Amino acid sequence: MAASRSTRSSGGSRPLAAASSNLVPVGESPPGYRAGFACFVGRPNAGKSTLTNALVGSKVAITSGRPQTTRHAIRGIVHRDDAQLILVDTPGLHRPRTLLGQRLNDVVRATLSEVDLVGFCMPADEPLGRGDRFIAEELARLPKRTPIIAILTKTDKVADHDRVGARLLEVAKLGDFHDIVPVSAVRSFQVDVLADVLVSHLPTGPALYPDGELTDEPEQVMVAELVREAALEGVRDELPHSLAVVVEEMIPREDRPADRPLLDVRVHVFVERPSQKAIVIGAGGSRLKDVGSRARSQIEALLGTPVFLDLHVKVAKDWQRDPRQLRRLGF
Ligand SMILES: Nc1nc2c(ncn2[C@@H]2O[C@H](COP(=O)(O)OP(=O)(O)OP(=O)(O)O)[C@@H](O)[C@H]2O)c(=O)[nH]1
Repeated sequence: MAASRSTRSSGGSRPLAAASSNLVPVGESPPGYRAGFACFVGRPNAGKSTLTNALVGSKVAITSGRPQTTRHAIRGIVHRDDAQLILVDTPGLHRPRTLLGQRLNDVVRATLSEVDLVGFCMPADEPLGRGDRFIAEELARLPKRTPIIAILTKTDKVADHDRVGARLLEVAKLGDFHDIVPVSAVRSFQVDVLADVLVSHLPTGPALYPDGELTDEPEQVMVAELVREAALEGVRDELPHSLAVVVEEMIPREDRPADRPLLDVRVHVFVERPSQKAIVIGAGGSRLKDVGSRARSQIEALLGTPVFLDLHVKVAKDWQRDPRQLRRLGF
């Protein structure tokens, strides 16, 4: 498993090179090598991002105690001697209530139709519900050749083994799964077993990414996600759905000595109502300052360069229901 992020230039507003330009020449991998794409689905908060991070061994997808925080298909790549497993993290698939909800579901369906296998995550500590059945119905419509692995997440939250067993039986009845694997990403319980199972369903073929590459997500998207994660910490329940973050530009500051570079990162945080703007900014700007400093240290860690983070909070009225605004915000 790769331990460190590959070195990247952080200059300019250019996103990372597209994955296809990094492809390893065909034929360099050992015989029997497997490589392919897997996608985790599951209702909000099922533990998909945490599991992605546990498998990849580095923080590539944001995680949050609040549902519906993963808006982009973030890839984490598991490098093994025998395989390369490329994980695509998606938003939660759920019954849509807004235009944004419909768009997010479309993103998930498009992803599902392209991957080599699907991992269906269900938390062990919560009963199966309508959300899970909705997803199971969606998965049943996939082409038959796409293997579906049921993953019972967060087993550490259930002390009683019999309850885990009962939940596994319930899961088995929910669909036609190739395997069912209980895991705890937090305790690293069975994460390797799950990796083996997922890899066993990948097609044989050469590596698709260079060794050490952990994600091909454009830097700007990851920066936006880090700001979003910081802005969501400790806020009221309705805010997560109303927050969108857009990185306007990332430009190296001119006239800096070579040994003291500074990257100017300009970010817009969009909310739906003036009252939400007040929440994000906080009394006298105190909250926004906190959000900025937390996000900045994460961004500096990600990019490996000092950053000046310029955060602006803007109201985009009812953006979740407005097709024009949705397009502008990248949905
Ligand atoms: N105890 C325990 N908590 C977990 C585990 N996996 C995830 N969690 C917690 O569950 C919450 C949700 O986890 P995420 O990984 O963000 O869930 P998600 O499915 O990606 O969520 P969305 O982005 O809303 O779709 C977070 O508070 C995690 O810390 C686990 O194995 N054990």
